[in-house]
Order: sequence, then structure tokens, then C-alpha cells
Amino acid sequence: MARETFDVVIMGGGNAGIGVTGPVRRAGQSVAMIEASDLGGTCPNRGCTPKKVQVAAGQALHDIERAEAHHIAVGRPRLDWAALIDREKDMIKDIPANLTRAMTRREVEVIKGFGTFVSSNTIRVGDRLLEGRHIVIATGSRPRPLPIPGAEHMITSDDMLRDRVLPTSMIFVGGGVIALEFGHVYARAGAAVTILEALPQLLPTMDADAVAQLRAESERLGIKINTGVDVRRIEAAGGQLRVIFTHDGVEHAAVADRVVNGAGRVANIDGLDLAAGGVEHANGRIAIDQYLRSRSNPLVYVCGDAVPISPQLSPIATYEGDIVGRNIVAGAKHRPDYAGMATSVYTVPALAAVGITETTAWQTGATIDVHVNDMRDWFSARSYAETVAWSKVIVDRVSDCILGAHFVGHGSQELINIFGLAIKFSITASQLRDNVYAYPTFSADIKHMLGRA
Ligand SMILES: Cc1cc2nc3c(=O)[nH]c(=O)nc-3n(C[C@H](O)[C@H](O)[C@H](O)COP(=O)(O)OP(=O)(O)OC[C@H]3O[C@@H](n4cnc5c(N)ncnc54)[C@H](O)[C@@H]3O)c2cc1C
Ligand SMILES: NC(=O)c1ccc[n+]([C@@H]2O[C@H](COP(=O)([O-])OP(=O)(O)OC[C@H]3O[C@@H](n4cnc5c(N)ncnc54)[C@H](O)[C@@H]3O)[C@@H](O)[C@H]2O)c1
Repeated sequence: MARETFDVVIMGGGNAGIGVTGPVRRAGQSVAMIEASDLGGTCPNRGCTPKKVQVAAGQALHDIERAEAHHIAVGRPRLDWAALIDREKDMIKDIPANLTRAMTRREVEVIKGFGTFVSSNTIRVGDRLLEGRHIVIATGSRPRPLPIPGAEHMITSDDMLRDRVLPTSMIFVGGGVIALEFGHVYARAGAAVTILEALPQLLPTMDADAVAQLRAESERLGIKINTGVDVRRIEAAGGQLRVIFTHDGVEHAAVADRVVNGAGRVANIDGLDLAAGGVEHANGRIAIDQYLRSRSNPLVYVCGDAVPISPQLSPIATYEGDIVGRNIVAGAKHRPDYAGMATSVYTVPALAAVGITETTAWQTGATIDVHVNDMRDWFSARSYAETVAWSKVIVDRVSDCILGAHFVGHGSQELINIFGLAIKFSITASQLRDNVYAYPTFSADIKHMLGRA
């Protein structure tokens, strides 16, 4: 088998892998990108983008629900689920081809296939051997396998995004982002939704008060939420599925058409033969240093969802890809800085957050001001008949810097980016208060969210 040589061989053509190509191609390095499935990876093909098409339909149903508040009479909405899925698929169908063209313009050689290590600097794909001065693992993540009897009955978010039949009922094992985002859409579309979460709190890494707001709104929609449960087994039940779980030692059962694995995602690194590459790893996590480089093989970098220590988010995958690309070009000197990276749970309305939670803020020992507002009575929320409008902003009293911001409500997924900017570029609470905002907008409420100076 002839060996081909490249400066950089990237395994995975998602946000992370594509992120690597910018800096290395600008430096004139030769790049091979191996992609096993669709170029673009999870976010545009099986994640953020198609999911948001469904969320947009959920938003429309939410608006219709409140039509009466605006004195608009509408009949009962009827969602054509199959047509919605077709719309979703139609919107994303050209993405892999467009990205292939973009990579070709960038003079990246895209190779279809599944890459595996054969040595510390060589990857096999099909019948080709690609030798790289650097190898990048950008292979993303996959749903966490659950050691529950009957786990094979569960479907994944990939399955949900292509299912043209709206189930009458569904159960999510895990109460994280996937359960809440899809749960809101399905509940609004008319399905009975149950969430079974192992920990005492849904979305366990997010601010407890913000999650309580979202939980209340989710229950208002009719979603049944059980936290602190132990899912014991899943079994067939006459064309449906039965999930047996315990809560406080008492056994319960829930029955639904579909059971979804919403229990998190793990790095997609099985099958890469990391041992052949000399890439140290344990429990599905590659050992990396602060430059996103393998601790045992300095030729190898890791970025995106395959990184064991950073949030599995699309902009973070792109950002880490860029860091890796710059480290390949200039030598390992760039370290990721995740401060100011905003995130949203795209329920309707969304929960959006940036920075640290109130619990973490108190744990740091900082002297803080915590500004909490239920804004449903504020003119901005009342005019739109919002069902929830809530904010918490945590400010360091000494430096006046924003430590964290947490919102649940309309506009929150946009508002949060202002607070991301503030955290990243040390814009103080007073400066945010002093700014003149367009009025009437949700951003104009920032002054009041921070308390009048
Ligand atoms: C349902 C869902 C919704 C989401 N919504 C959001 C959202 O709204 N906002 C957000 O920020 N994030 C969201 N995410 C997370 C986001 O999609 C990921 O963080 C992001 O796509 C990770 O990018 P990546 O490049 O690391 O991995 P991926 O995009 O998964 O790319 C990895 C690629 O590697 C390929 N591959 C794997 N193994 C090999 C191999 N051995 N050889 C060659 N190729 C290989 C795969 O085929 C894949 O294309 C969502 C995720 C899911 C599942
Ligand atoms: N809006 C977004 O940015 C977005 C949307 C969807 C997915 N994603 C990404 O995809 C990843 C996967 O999403 P997810 O919702 O599956 O994961 P998640 O990490 O958000 O939530 C998983 C939940 O499952 C619980 N859990 C784990 N094992 C369990 C068990 N055996 N029984 C019951 N509960 C259990 C966890 O405690 C946790 O609350 C997320 O980490 C997220 O970064 C992001």
C-alpha cells in the first residue's frame, strides 16, 4: 500500500475538523480530511440546524397559543408532522455538498471513509495510508451507551430528527438539553412527554433557579418530569415500550410509543485504534494537555466533542479546531479560554446562560451582587403576553464585572450574547447600565435587570 504524505491529516469533517483547516491552509500546509459520513458532521446534519427547524415550529405553536391575549381568534392548530420533517430535511439537504465545495476551494483533500491509526503518524482509510506531520482527532461524540436491560429499544436524537410519524407518547431517559428541547416541540405537537432524570435537577450544570423556571414552564405544557430516578429496565409492552424506574426506593412504570436516549454523549473514539497511534486514553477520554494535544503522542491533537473537558457545543468545536490549527502552525502555544461562551437550551422560551452559576459564584468566595427579576409584569414581556420572563445576573461587587447571566424567556437566546461579550471583554455592569439601547427592545431591560445605579 503506497503511503501518501500530508502536513495534517484530520479525522472528522464536522465543525471541529473544518475549524482546523482555516489556519493550516492559510499557512500553506497540505491537508487531508477523512469523513466517514456527511461533511459538516452533527451540527448541520443531525443537530443544531435541523433541531432549530422543529423548534421554530414549536415557537409558532407557542405564538398561536397566546393569540387570544392579542384578541386574535384562531382555530385549533393542526401540525402536519411529516411535512415538518420534510421541511427540516429540505433545509439541510445541500449542506454536505456546499461544504465539500468550500473545502475544495480551500484545497483540502476530502476523503470519504473511516480512519484508524496504524502508527503514531499514519492513518488508514480504506486501502490508503495517510502519513501526517500532525494528526487531528475531530471525530465528535455519540449517545452514551446505557447499561440498562432493554437499552436497545431506545432511539436517539438522529432517529427523532427523521421520524415522519408523530408518536402519541414518548419518554426521555435523561433530563438534559435534548430531552427539554425535543420535549417542548413534541409536547406542543400533541404528544404526551415524560422525562426521567437520574439527578435531583434537570440540566444539572445550569443555574438551579433558572432550571426551576424552565421546569415550571415545561410542566405548564404538560410535560411530566421525574427527577432523582433510577431507570431499571425497558421492555416491550404490546406495541409500546414500558420503562421501569424507581424513585425513593419505590418502583414505577411509564409506557410510551418511543423511549429516547437523552443521557448525554461520549467522545466518539472507539474504533480509532488509539493504541496503534500511541494515544493514551482511559474510560473513553483521551489524555490531553492544555494545548489540546495528546499527552502521550505530541503529533496528535484533539478538538470538538471528542475533547473530554469542554462543553459539547458547536461554536466551541469550531473554536477548538481553530486553536488546534494555530498550534499546528505555530507550535503548541495557544490554549482555549472558555470564558464568555454563551449557551442556550432551545426550549420555547429558551433558557440561555453564560459564565458561572450562583452556586459556583458563592463557592469562589467572591463578594457578589445577585440581581434576580421576574419580568412577566414588565412592559416588554406583557406586550407579548410572555408566559415566563426571568433573569439572574451575578456581578462581582469589587470589580463590577459580570460573573454569570441566566435568562429564561423570549429574547434570551439573543440577549445572552451581550453578556457573553461583557464577560469576554470585561465590560462592567455599570457600563452595561450606562449604554443606550434601542427602545422598546428586550435589551433595553438590561438596565433594570442590573438594578438602577
Ligand atoms: C440533537 C443535537 C442538537 C444539538 N444542538 C446544538 C445547538 O443547538 N447548539 C450547539 O452549540 N450545539 C448543539 N449540539 C452539539 C453540536 O452538534 C456538537 O457540539 C458539534 O457538532 C460537535 O462538532 P464536532 O466537529 O466535534 O463533531 P461532529 O460534528 O460530530 O463531527 C465529527 C465527524 O467525524 C466523523 N467521524 C467519526 N469517526 C470518524 C473516523 N474514524 N474517520 C472519519 N470520520 C469520522 C463523523 O462522521 C462526523 O461527521 C447538538 C447536538 C445534538 C446531538
Ligand atoms: N442547545 C444546545 O446547545 C444543545 C442541544 C442538544 C444537544 N446538545 C449537546 O449534546 C449533548 C448531549 O445532550 P443530552 O441532552 O443527551 O445530554 P446532557 O448532558 O445535556 O444531559 C444528559 C442528562 O442525562 C442524565 N442521565 C445520565 N444517565 C442517566 C440515566 N441512566 N438515567 C437518567 N438520567 C441520566 C444526566 O444526569 C443529565 O442530566 C449535550 O452535552 C449538549 O452539549 C447541545
